[in-house]
Amino acid sequence: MRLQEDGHAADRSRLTTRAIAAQLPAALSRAWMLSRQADRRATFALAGCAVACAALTAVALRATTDLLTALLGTGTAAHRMEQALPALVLVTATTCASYLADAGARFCANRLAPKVNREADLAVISASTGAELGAYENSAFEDGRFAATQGAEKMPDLIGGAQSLVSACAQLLAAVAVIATLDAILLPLLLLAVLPRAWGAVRAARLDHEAAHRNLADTRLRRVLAQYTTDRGTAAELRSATMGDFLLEQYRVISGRLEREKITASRHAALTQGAGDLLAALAVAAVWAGILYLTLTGRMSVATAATTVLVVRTANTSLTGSVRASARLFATSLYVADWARFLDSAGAWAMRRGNTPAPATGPRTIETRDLSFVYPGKRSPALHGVNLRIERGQVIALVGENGCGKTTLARLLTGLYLPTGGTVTWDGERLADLDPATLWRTTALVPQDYTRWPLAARENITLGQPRPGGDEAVHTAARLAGADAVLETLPEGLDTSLARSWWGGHDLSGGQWQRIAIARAFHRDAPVLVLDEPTAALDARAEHQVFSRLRNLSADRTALFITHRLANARVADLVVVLDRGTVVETGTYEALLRGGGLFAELHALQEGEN
Ligand SMILES: Nc1ncnc2c1ncn2[C@@H]1O[C@H](COP(=O)(O)OP(=O)(O)OP(=O)(O)O)[C@@H](O)[C@H]1O
Repeated sequence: MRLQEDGHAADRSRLTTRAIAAQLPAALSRAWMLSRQADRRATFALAGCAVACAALTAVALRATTDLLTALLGTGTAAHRMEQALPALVLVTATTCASYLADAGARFCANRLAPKVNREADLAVISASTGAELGAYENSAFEDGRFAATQGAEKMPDLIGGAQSLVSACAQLLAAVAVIATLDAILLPLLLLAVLPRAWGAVRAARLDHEAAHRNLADTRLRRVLAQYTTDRGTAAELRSATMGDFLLEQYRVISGRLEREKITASRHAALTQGAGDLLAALAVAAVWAGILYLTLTGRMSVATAATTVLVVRTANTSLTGSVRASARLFATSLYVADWARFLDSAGAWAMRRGNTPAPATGPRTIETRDLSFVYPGKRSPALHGVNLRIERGQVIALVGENGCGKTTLARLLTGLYLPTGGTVTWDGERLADLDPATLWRTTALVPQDYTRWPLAARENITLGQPRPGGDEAVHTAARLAGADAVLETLPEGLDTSLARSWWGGHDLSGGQWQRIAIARAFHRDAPVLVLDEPTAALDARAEHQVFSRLRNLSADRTALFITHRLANARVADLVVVLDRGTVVETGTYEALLRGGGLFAELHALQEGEN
C-alpha cells in the first residue's frame, strides 16, 4: 500500500532556502516565547549564562592574543613575562568564569528542555482538541499534526542549539575583531573560507528535512502498523486470521521505502556538504598563502605572523563552530517551523462558533432545513436535502442500510459537525451560533465506537464529571443501563481499574462494556440523548431493558437512537428512514409497516417474512 505524500511537501520543495530562512525568526521567537512560558526564570538565566559565557570567552581570546604578543615581543625574557602577566591573569580568570557560565547555561538548558517539550506538546494537543471535528477527516490536518509533534520533540534541541550559536558567534566576533587589528586583508579571506561550508551545511539540512516531509505519510503509516500489530485489541484477530506475516511484510516494505529515501537524501546531503567543505578547505589554503605572502613580502613580522596563525586557527574553529551551530539550528528550526505552521493552520480549523448559550434544559425543537453534508475530500454528499422537525419529549429512531448517513445525521443534529449546506437549529438558533461548550453539556452521546477509557469503573461512567449525588448517581445510571450487574462482578467495585493492559486492570466483555457506555449517557442526565447502535452487543433481555428505560426517561428530553434491529423502532414516536443520504420515509412504526415502503421491506427481511 502506498499513501499519498504530505500535501505540503511539494509546496515546501518549491520554496527557496532564503524564503525558508525568512520564516525562521518567527519560529525562533515563538520558541523563545514558549520557553518563557514554560519557565521564565530558567529562560532568562539560560540567556544570561549564554551571553556571559560568550562575552567571557571573547575577553579570554582577546587576552590570549595580548599574551602572545607580549611573549613574542622584544625585550628580555623577564621583561616579556612581566608584560604578559596581566594578560595571563585575565586569561585564567575569564576562562574559569566562562566554564562556570557554560555549566550554568547547560544546567538551565537541561532544566528547560522537558518543560519546553511539554508546553510545545500541549500547544499541539490544545490546537487539536479546539479544532472542529471535521478537521480529523482532513489528511493535511492529520499529517500536519504528526509533523508538529515531531517539531515539539525537537524543541529542546532548539534551546541547546541557540545556546551554542550565541557562544560560537561571540567567539567569532572576538576573533574577527582581533584579526582586523592584525591585518584587515585576512578578514574577507577568512569569511570566504567559511561561506561554502555554511552553504553546504544549510543545504544538507534542507535536503534532509524535505525527505522527512516527503515521507511523513509513510512514517505515520509505519507507526500505526506497528501499533496495530502489537496492540492487545487486535492481538486475537491478528492470530486467528494469521495476519502476522502479512503485517510484518507490510512493515518491511514501508521500512524499505523509508530507508531507500533516507539513504538517497543522506547521499545528496553528504555530497552537498562535502562540496561545501572542499571549497572551504581551498579557501583556508588561500588564507595560509595570504599569511605567507605578507610575511615573505615583509608586510608582516614573523612574530605577528606567528600570532596571526594562532588567531586565524582560533577564528577558523569558531567560525566553523558558528556555521555548524547555525546549520544545526536551521535544521531544528525547520521542524519547529512545522510545529508553528500547524498551530497557525489549526487556527483555520479552530471552532469559531457563536457564544449564545444553548438552552440549559435542552431545545424544545430541533429542526433541519435542506440539510446537506460533504466530508472533506469527498465529492458526493453523505447527506442531502434533509428536512426534519423533532420536538422535546419525542423518541426518534434513525434507521436505514449501512452507509445511508445515520451517524452523520446524528452528529449534525448535535453540532459535532456543522452542515456544509442548509441549517440545523435548536429553538430557531443555528448550531453554528451556539456556544459549543454549553451545547455539548446538554448532550449525552453514546457513539458507535465508544471508548474503553483506561480509567477506574467510576470514571468510566462519570467521565471525570461526578454529579452531586456522587456514587449514588453512578449506581442509579448503572441500574438504568443494566450495568449494575457488571459493577457487582468487579473486585473493587467502582474503584476497579478498567485499564486492562496495566497491572490490576480488569477486563470486561463487549456487552459489559456497552452497558458501561450506556450508563455514561444516563449518568450525564442531559436533555438531549443520542445513542448510536447502543444495543448492538447486548443480549435480548438487556436490550429490552435499555429501550424500555429510554422510553421512560424521555418525558422531558429529546432521545434519538440509531438501530439496525428494526423491531426496536417500536418504542419510538417517530421513525426516520434514510436511504443514500436522504430521508425517504418518516412516521410511526405501525404506519411505516402499513406503508409498504423501504422500512416495511427491510423489516420483513429481518423478520424472515419474505
Ligand atoms: N470520516 C468520513 N470521511 C469520509 N466519508 C465518510 C466518513 N464517515 C462516513 N463517510 C461516508 O458517509 C456516508 C454516511 O456514513 P455514515 O457513517 O453516516 O452511515 P451510517 O448510516 O451511520 O452507516 P452504518 O449503518 O454502517 O453505521 C457513507 O457513504 C460513508 O462512506
